[in-house]
Amino acid sequence: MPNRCIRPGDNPDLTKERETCTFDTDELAANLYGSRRNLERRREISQKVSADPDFADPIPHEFLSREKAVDATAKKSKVIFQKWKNLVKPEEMPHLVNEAVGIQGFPLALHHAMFLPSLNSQADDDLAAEILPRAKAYEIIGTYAQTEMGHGTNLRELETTATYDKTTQEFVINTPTRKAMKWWPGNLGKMSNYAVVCCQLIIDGKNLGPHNFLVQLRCEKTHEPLPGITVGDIGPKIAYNTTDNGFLALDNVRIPRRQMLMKHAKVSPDGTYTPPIHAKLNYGAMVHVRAHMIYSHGHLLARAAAVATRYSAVRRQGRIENGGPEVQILDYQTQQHRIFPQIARAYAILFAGQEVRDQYAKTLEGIANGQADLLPDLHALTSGLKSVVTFMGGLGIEQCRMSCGGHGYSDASGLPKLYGVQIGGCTYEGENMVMLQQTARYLMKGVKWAEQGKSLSPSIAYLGKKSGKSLIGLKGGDITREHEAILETLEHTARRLAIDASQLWEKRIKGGECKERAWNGVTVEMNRASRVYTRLFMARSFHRRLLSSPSSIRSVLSDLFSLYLHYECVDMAQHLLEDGHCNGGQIQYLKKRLYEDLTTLRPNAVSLVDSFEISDRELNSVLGRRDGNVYEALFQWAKQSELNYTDVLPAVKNYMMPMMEENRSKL
Ligand SMILES: CCCCCCCC/C=C\CCCCCCCCCCCCCCCC(=O)SCCNC(=O)CCNC(=O)[C@H](O)C(C)(C)COP(=O)(O)OP(=O)(O)OC[C@H]1O[C@@H](n2cnc3c(N)ncnc32)[C@H](O)[C@@H]1OP(=O)(O)O
Ligand SMILES: Cc1cc2nc3c(=O)[nH]c(=O)nc-3n(C[C@H](O)[C@H](O)[C@H](O)COP(=O)(O)OP(=O)(O)OC[C@H]3O[C@@H](n4cnc5c(N)ncnc54)[C@H](O)[C@@H]3O)c2cc1C
Repeated sequence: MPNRCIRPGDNPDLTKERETCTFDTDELAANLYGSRRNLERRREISQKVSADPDFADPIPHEFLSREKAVDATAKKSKVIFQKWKNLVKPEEMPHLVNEAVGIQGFPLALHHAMFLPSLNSQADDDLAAEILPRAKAYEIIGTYAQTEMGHGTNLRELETTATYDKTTQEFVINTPTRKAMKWWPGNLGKMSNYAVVCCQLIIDGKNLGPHNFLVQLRCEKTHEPLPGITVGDIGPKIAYNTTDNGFLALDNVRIPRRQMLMKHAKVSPDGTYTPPIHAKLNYGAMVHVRAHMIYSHGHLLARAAAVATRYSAVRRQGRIENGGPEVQILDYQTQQHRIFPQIARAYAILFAGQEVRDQYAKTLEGIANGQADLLPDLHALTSGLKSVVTFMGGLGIEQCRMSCGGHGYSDASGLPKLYGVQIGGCTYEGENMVMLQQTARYLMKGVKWAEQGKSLSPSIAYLGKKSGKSLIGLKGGDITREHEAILETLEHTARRLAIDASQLWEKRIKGGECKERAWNGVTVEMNRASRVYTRLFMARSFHRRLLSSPSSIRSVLSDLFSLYLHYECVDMAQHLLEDGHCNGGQIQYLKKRLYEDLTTLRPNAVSLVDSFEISDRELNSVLGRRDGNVYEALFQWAKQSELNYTDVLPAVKNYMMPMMEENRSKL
């Protein structure tokens, strides 16, 4: 079957891998990206970016100081948002950005990810008409400033205030304490001249909770901070170092009333407050990012899996049989067990990410028509997915990194940077432990609705079903029936964990604790239930994709799905066994099937990651390059280290040489 990646001059081990492919890699890639046309556009953009001298990197970013890297990123961003702006559709923009500037952020990241979405969904018509065209034309750059030094999770306790002054019809925005400074917002430090700032709304001394306000931070001509505004960069981080995450203090800064984002909640000139149709519509920008980050985090894991798989196919180390040749490290079962589940999980996350983006679009449509009834389901799902996917992705990337041995520790592999970017997602958009509890709240309601026989939305419909006996291992050789048996077992487990958590909670309440304290006593179990609910959704979403896939890729997707299910079940064996739904023999059966899956997938491993269709430039990894010629490339990469600009470093000349000389003269 065709693997379209084969080219003359490639590493022969990689070519051999590609020759054993049993499916058409382009078919799978087209399915992943939605259509042949989308795949072609993806390639076109990659090629054009590579050919554009404005995007050329004289030195890899890894060797640049932070300031120089920020400079290079800003320069490229200007090219994207001026020269390229009309050459790509909005949905192609993330790919263009990833190709051209990479994954560590750029000056307009928050402008796109949060500033525009908050204005779009929360500004009233007047404000939107005034500001949106300017923001969309990049006449101004904005960000989303919510988190403070002292509070990120608990939004109700944010300290920044917006106090309404009826006499002037203005809000007075103020940072009352040091820890009330906004701290962390991306692109706040140096790039943005506007921000949507989240403040406690105060009218006539009454606190009406967090609301969003448009605030100008810097002069549009000089870019100097405006009077009353203290703003800057918070310093280097694990990753995202081309992003200027910032701090901001506002000293009684006055803004006109109409700069409150008033599509949903409103304040009239006389100070009358009208609440929104759903209390949390002000949190919409967060839901937007959570709904989109699932897919982008799936892509990060896909990259790591591509690097580890390709490198493991070209790296030879050790022998499996005495006297045999040195083997490709991909032939070790432990290596396969480390890497192949990451390939399967990356596909699973990408599929789930696409489904949740569609669900988000439907929910937005409803809200635009005055209906917020889809929001609770979306909020529960995005909170769960955000948490599970970022954690799973972080672990997966780290497995991929370690599977590359010493070279995985080098920035040349691209893996440390991927890990740093991915792991940030566990914290931003709501710390994972906290967001899982949001999902659990919804599950607890679902358990009650199911008891009362009420109708349940699709993502929690399983709560209303009855469990039978687990049929894992009892369905003969029919793979379709085996998939169904496993999905039913996962449904049972998700249901059982939610009901158990609900009962534990009730028991503590009956024992005399208030609801909230009782909740804190069962949150580990609550979060467990949320994770399994989410993992069930991911498995179902993968299954839906398998069932709707064309016959040309059905077989390889089915193999991948089998591995996915077997791996997830073995990973969650404790939950399957705990109530006796499965027995030890069934877990042994799942493990046996998993080891068989590793062997089945082995010939297609390289081709499966080729179908992620990530260009060399985007992958930015010496180890993961498509042609597999890693050793020469490693040397060429290392030669660019600034420590190699001279043979004798000043540090050696000034300190080490005199020290050695002094020590020698003492003898
Ligand atoms: C860099 C690449 C991008 C490329 C872009 C290129 C061009 C772009 C083109 C398109 C762009 C598409 C976007 C791409 C994005 C992907 C990549 C992202 C890049 C990185 C960006 C990084 C951004 C990071 C930003 C931030 O971190 S912003 C700050 C986030 N902060 C938080 O998340 C705080 C978490 N805390 C909370 O949310 C709340 O405090 C809480 C925990 C929910 C509790 O709130 P509260 O106390 O008020 O409520 P509760 O009492 O707990 O609940 C009451 C009921 O309300 C329900 N609820 C709560 N929240 C919501 C909600 N959001 N929606 C709906 N309902 C909600 C809750 O369930 C309760 O319901 P009940 O029925 O049980 O009562
Ligand atoms: C890379 C990055 C980019 C960011 N970008 C932005 C941005 O653009 N705009 C913005 O406004 N913010 C941004 N943030 C801030 C981010 O949203 C917050 O850091 C995040 O919401 C967590 O809040 P916190 O830092 O206050 O953590 P804390 O809430 O202090 O969490 C610390 C610990 O306490 C635990 N904890 C807290 N509350 C509970 C609870 N109720 N139950 C159980 N455990 C709890 C947490 O789980 C965690 O382990 C960014 C952060 C990062 C790392």
